[in-house]
Amino acid sequence: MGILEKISEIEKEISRTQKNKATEYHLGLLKAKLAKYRSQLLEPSKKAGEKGEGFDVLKSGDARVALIGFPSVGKSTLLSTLTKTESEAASYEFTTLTCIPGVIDYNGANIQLLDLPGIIEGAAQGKGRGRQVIAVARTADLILMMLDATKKDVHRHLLERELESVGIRLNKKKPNIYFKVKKGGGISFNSTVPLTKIDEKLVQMILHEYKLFNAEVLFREDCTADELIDVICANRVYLPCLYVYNKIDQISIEEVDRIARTPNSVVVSCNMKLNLDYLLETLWEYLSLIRVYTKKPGQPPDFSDGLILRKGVTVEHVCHAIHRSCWTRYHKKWAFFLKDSKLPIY
Ligand SMILES: Nc1nc2c(ncn2[C@@H]2O[C@H](COP(=O)(O)OP(=O)(O)OP(=O)(O)O)[C@@H](O)[C@H]2O)c(=O)[nH]1
Ligand SMILES: [K+]
Ligand SMILES: [Mg+2]
Repeated sequence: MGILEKISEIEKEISRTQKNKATEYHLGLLKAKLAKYRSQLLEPSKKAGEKGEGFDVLKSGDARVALIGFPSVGKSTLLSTLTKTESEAASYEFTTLTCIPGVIDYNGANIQLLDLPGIIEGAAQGKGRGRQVIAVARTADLILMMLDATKKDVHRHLLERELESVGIRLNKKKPNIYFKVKKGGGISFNSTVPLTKIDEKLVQMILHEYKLFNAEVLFREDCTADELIDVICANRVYLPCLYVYNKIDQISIEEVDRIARTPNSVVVSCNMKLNLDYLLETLWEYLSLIRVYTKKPGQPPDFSDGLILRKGVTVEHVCHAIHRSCWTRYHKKWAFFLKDSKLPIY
């Protein structure tokens, strides 16, 4: 039996199995098996042509944003609107076939925006250029999931499932589980909080499924079996995702209002250039970028130039950024502060 068949067998069994206390272990085990086969399926194949030309775009600028969406939702139109790069837009599907980078210049930051081919159901299994697109998505700091506001939300759910199935977790934080494989000593299992969704026996079963017999596991929050599997698999990425509903020029005001109120969503019209300023503002916020200004002792801060950094930066990050970009332009004795908070970072 091929891996795809095995996966579909397990999926069928999971959907057949009623979810209750008695089936908890059985389901946990099935999920672990499923995750294992899925990662086997996605292991880079050695076959030529799999990598795909036109996708090896170098990371540049302060952050990378990937445009993910079904064909013809307006991804290329957005790239051509927000950046100086032109990406062909047309009414037929799969107009874009490669990764096309553009640069958004915002708040003094250079944000790399990547236009990508449309993806459809089955992308993770390699339909269209799905695999290459997903590989690029994994390298992004933010996913812009573009959706056609005139269509129902099925597209959104399909894409979420595609990304989920390849280990991309959207708008979720990494489960707080300490996990370490050991050479011996069996499995040591502990938790700092009461666990309501998993117990020691299920943890053991899942670890055994991965042929792990010596490991240290410490739950620091009330996680599920799926979250434990994510931690074991280690290849998961946790990315912020902003849902961009395009073509609002085609729907009623009431509908625009309803969509705009859903979490993590921005409504726009690329063709009519509606709400694009707000999109940029939100994008900046989701990337957690801040501008840090430099200041010499006894002198006012220099607002003409700044460093672009992530929120939560430490002095080390700042030194690193300076070192990379403009060490020589600064004195060794400098002071930093954030314009917004007026707080010194050190
Ligand atoms: N009504 C309307 N049409 C739009 C808007 N933005 C883009 N379009 C149209 O949607 C069609 C598809 O646009 P593209 O930018 O090629 O879409 P894409 O997502 O890049 O498509 P693929 O590269 O094929 O995946 C074009 O005919 C655009 O003119 C919009 O805001 N409103
Ligand atoms: K198109
Ligand atoms: Mg396109």
